[in-house]
This record gives sequence, C-alpha cells and structure tokens, in this order.
Amino acid sequence: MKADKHVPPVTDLDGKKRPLIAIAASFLLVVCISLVAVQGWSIYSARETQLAQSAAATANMARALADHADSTIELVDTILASVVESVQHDGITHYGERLHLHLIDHVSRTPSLQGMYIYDASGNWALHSLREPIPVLNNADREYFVYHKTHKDKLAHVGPPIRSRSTDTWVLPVSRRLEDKDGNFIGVALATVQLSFFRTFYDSFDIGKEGNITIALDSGALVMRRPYVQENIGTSIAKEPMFKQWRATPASRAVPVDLDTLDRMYSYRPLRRYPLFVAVGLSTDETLANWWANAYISTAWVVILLLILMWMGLRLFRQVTLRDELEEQLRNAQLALVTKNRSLKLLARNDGLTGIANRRLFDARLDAEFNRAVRDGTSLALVLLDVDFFKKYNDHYGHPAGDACLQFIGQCIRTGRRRAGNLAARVGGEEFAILLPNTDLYGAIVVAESVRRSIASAGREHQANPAGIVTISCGVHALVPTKGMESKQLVEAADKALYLAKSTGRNRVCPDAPAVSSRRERASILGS
Ligand SMILES: Nc1nc2c(ncn2[C@@H]2O[C@H](COP(=O)(O)OP(=O)(O)OP(=O)(O)O)[C@@H](O)[C@H]2O)c(=O)[nH]1
Repeated sequence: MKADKHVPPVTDLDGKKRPLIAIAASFLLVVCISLVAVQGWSIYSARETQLAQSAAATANMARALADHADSTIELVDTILASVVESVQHDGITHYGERLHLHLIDHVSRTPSLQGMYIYDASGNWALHSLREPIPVLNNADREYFVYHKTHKDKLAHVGPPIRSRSTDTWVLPVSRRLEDKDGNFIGVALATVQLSFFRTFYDSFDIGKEGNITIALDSGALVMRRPYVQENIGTSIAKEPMFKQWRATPASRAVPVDLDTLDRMYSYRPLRRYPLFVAVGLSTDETLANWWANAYISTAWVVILLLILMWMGLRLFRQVTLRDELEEQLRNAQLALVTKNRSLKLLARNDGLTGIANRRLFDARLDAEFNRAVRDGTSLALVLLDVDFFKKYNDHYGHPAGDACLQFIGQCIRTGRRRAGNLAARVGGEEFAILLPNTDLYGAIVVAESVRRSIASAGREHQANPAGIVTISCGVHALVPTKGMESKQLVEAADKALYLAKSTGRNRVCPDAPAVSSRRERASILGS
C-alpha cells in the first residue's frame, strides 16, 4: 500500500536517535572534562608561576642584603685596617690624643660604626672613639680578644654580636690582631657595627606580615632578624630548620622550609668576604594569597559554566526524549490511521457481511468493464443471483441464521466465479451478481449453473422452500456493447432473466436471450 511507504520503520528512527543522544552526551562529557582539566592546569601553572616569582624576588633580595652587609663590614674593616697599620707602626701610645681624635672622626663620618677601640695585650682599654675619658675596663674576656690572642692570622675577625660595655647597645664586633715587629701579640683593634643600622635597613623592605630576613654568622649566631626580637640576638639558630637547610644547600636558592609552623620560601646568600650569610623568607600563604583569590574566582566561574552546560545538556536530553515520545506517538497515530484507512477502503469496496465486493465496487467495475468491452469489442456477461424464499428463511430460522446463510451464499459465489477477473458482488439484501468480462452468454450460463449447483448440492436446510434446501435463482445476460449503449441495459436484461427464473419455478438459471430461449438449446448448455 502507498501509505505504508510514508511510515518509516520504528527501528530505523530509533537507530538514528540513539547515536544523537550518545554523541551529545559524549560531547558534553568531553567539554566538561576539558573545562576541568584546563582549569586545573591553569590553576597549577599560576601557582608555579607565583612561587617562581616569589623565589626570584627572595633571591634578589638576599643578594642585595648580602651585598649591603658585605659593603658595610668591608668599610668598617678598611677603617680598622688603617688604624691597625698606624698603631702597629707608631705604637699604641705614640699618637695617643691624635689617634683618639682620628677614631672619633671615623665614627662620626661612618653611620654604621658604633665605635672603635684598641686594647692592650692584657685586654685593658688603650684607646677608643668615645669623647669621655677612658673607662677603667678590661675586655680580655671577649670572644674576639681570646680569638686574636690565640690565633695569629692578621685578617679581620667578625665575632658574634655583643652588648657594648660603653653604650649598652647591640653591636657586631669586627676586630684585628695587633702585633709588634716580631709578631708578638700586643693587643686588639676593634670596630663595632651598630646592629640598628641593619635593622633600619631591613625594615625598609616589603616582606609581608609573615616575611623573615635573617643575617647570621656561619656558626649559627644570630646577628639580626626581622621581625626583631632583642632577646634572640646573639643566640644560636643552628638548630632551626632554616639554618640546617642553608648548611645543606649553601648555594643561593629558594627552598620551602617549615619554620615556626610557618611555611616559607627561603633564599640564602653568603657574604663574599666574611663568614656570614643572609636568608630571606617569604610566607607561602602570603605569597599565594592572590593566587588563592584568583583560583577561587576562576573555579567558581568554571563551576557555574559546568552547571549551565549540564543544565543545557539535561534540557537537550529532555527535548530529545520528548521528541522521541512525540515521534513514537506520531508513528502510532500514523499506523492507526493506515490501518483505519485500510479497513475503510475495505468497507468502501467490500460487503461487511459476506466479504465479497459491495454494490459500490460492482457499479464501478461494471462501468469500467462495459467501457472496455466497448473499446475492445468483446462480450461482457452478468449473472444476477437471488436466494429463493429468503424472507421465509428469515422468518423460520431467524435473522442471524439468515445472515449466516447469506455468508454461505457469498462463499459459494466467490469460489464459483472461476476467473480472477470475474467479480462476485452482493448487490442487494439477498441479491448477488457475478460480472464476467470477455465472456459470452454460454460461458455465463455455465458459471451461473455451477454456482447454483454448488449451493443446491450443499443441501443447506430450508423447510420453507418446497425444495427443502437453500436454492438460488439466476438470471444471465451477455452482450457485445457498442458506443451509445449503457451498462444498465446489461443489468436490466439480467434482472429480466432473473425474474424469469423466479417466475418459472426458481432454483434455476435463465438467460435473457432469444438465442437460447428454446428449451433444447438451454438444456444443451446446462447439460454441459
Ligand atoms: N438475514 C438477512 N435478511 C435479509 C438481508 N437483506 C435482506 N434480507 C431479507 O431478504 C428477504 C427478501 O425477501 P423477498 O424480496 O420477499 O424475496 P424472497 O422471500 O426471497 O422471495 P423470492 O425472492 O421471490 O424467492 C427480506 O425478508 C429481507 O428482510 C440481510 O442482510 N440479512
């Protein structure tokens, strides 16, 4: 049927939809995973960049501070070296007052210098840069004094910070050994660097609230540290993780160290000429504060984007599902319509009770065959059949039994029509017809007689029929129509023949043709 071609097979449509949903879901999944991956990667790389920048900043700062400390001590040491040269050449007391003024001048012109002192071989104060008279003090107990007394090297010695006995401030002692021409120890020359000089300088750097700047001796003695805690000056930091890290990796580099429960990035730098080092530590939390803020914001945006994508995906999925349901309903409706159309067509063409063609189809085919016979010049025959005493059958056996009888007649007519081109139809209540194209009268009588016999021989009981069984009467007519003739002429002639069959005793076949009107001729046909 044509209509069927427009109804796509359900399985075909489903096959196309499933990949669509799968492709959409896969695409969404890939987009979501990519978003998460890109976000993760960008957060990670931003963190690495931030830490690298922080490491570079601490490294630069450590280098600058180390250079500053180096220059400061070197300047002091240079002054000290000149004083040592004078004293060793002229003796401690030779230029006593002149050297005193000289020392005062040095200290007043050098901001980092706290004071200069010269001690004799016993540690007693011999000269100093103070303006007041020499106090009666002895420094033989000082670390630098003991060092020079026991070490012959002529280089400068930088000792651990000490509290000045003259000014009570914390200073860094830079000292040199004094010896006579024979190399015998004759005392110590000392220059003290003000630790406040370092403190002021270190305070000028922006290292955050939890940053840390440390300058200490290689032995671990703390010289100065920001944040400043006076009690810690001079104490040993040898056990601090930061110091251990420095000893383990003496090159200047940034390493993360957990110190005082604070996670810091440290950069170390040794002084070029003196046994000290500088360490700069920046808090990792502070360093990464901006990174965290940006990471939170960008992650929030990604999460929002993911939610929007998932929402859109869900909507798309729902829409596809809805479309599937609608298409399913549409297909079902289409199928129902096609089925309905089929049965409507059948109803329009076929008789509901007997299943053979109805009056409408009969009329249409009659006209068509009639016209064809006119065109082809062939013979067209018609058999009209009528159940005998059918009213009485109904009355006797009831209407439903009458229907069953009509169905039986219809079945006999359908099987008796012989050729496929012949049309068996129910044309009235208990009236039937067989249209026989390209058939002459004799052929039609043969067909009619065959049907009549098959019904009679079935012996279906009909007590109200004098024959005692169900019988039919047939009227037959055939003609070769010509232009101008009408199909109703064939029907009327067949009807006339049927009337003849009824009126002459029923259960018989009567032609409406003068050619076979004689008893003998009819008998010869019927006998064949
Ligand atoms: N059961 C049944 N009866 C029908 C149907 N159509 C018509 N009839 C009956 O068929 C009967 C026809 O009766 P008549 O036209 O008097 O003809 P008859 O009784 O067969 O008499 P003859 O044709 O002269 O032998 C009527 O009683 C109709 O009610 C049908 O579809 N079913």
